[in-house]
Amino acid sequence: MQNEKNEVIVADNYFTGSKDNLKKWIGHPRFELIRHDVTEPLLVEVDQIYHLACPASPIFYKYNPVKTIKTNVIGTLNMLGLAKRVGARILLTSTSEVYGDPLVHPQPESYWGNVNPIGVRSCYDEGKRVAETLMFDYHRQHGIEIRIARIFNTYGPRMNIDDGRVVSNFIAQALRGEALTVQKPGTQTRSFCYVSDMVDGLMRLMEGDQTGPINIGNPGEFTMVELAETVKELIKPDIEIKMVENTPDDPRQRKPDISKAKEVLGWEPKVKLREGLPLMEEDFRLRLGVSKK
Ligand SMILES: O=C(O)[C@H]1O[C@H](OP(=O)(O)OP(=O)(O)OC[C@H]2O[C@@H](n3ccc(=O)[nH]c3=O)[C@H](O)[C@@H]2O)[C@H](O)[C@@H](O)[C@@H]1O
Repeated sequence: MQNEKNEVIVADNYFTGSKDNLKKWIGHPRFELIRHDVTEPLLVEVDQIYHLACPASPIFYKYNPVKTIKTNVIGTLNMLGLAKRVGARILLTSTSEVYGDPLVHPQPESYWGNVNPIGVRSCYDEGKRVAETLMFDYHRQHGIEIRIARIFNTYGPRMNIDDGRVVSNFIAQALRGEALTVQKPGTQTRSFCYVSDMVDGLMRLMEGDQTGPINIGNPGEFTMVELAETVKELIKPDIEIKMVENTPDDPRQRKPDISKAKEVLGWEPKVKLREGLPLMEEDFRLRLGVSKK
């Protein structure tokens, strides 16, 4: 936005987002912020829609599953209706969760997944799956220009400190001097993508000519015990690591196959976990008021 002549309208219901993250832009002549819930129709004139709405932390979506599935179904229908009315291109941020507890590893886009349709995570994973279906139905039936990104676990500065996802939990716990809570068995894996890499991938997808779905994530794969050990070593070597109970349907492994993103978007992540964690630590220190000794 800084270098181009684009105007940006952000619509947020603040269910999980915060105005603080937009402070820098509020008052800018080409920026507009609207308090709006996408489960209601939105009447604006735009050329591109980044449909990012939905609680993404398991803690938040399990807290309000009905709101979550409404956002994925009604919210996506509303955004597609908007795209159809004004002829805009629309990008959906889908998720690695569409692969469920994957039986194929790493996961290519061609894998259809192993998902529980009636579990506690279903509002999110089945919700995003139906959102993908709606995107393709509008594309085939109405010729809407669609883009679908499947995002793999993303982290970075300005995340909600109490978001509940693993990277923010471990960093906040280390800074507060609390034990790092590794959910059992601790051998489950995730692949963590730094936020600036993610934004670069999403913008390339929007500007390119591929509908997707395309995996956008960092293939560097870690067990949760390895992640805890890394945070401990980088932030507080004397902190305790505590094993705690897990929640149902936690995927045992997850790693993106990013061959398609490399080939069609010319994209691959640049920031390694050990480089990204300190950048997030710095931001969390400021917000928690914990200085580095
Ligand atoms: O980004 C993704 O690909 C998707 O994954 C997330 O789900 P999940 O990977 O389970 O996110 P976390 O809550 O961060 O959990 C990751 C792993 O860390 C573990 N964990 C979590 C929190 C904690 O304090 N300790 C801990 O060991 C969990 O058991 C899980 O195995 C969310 O569903 C979505 O944000 C997202 O679409």
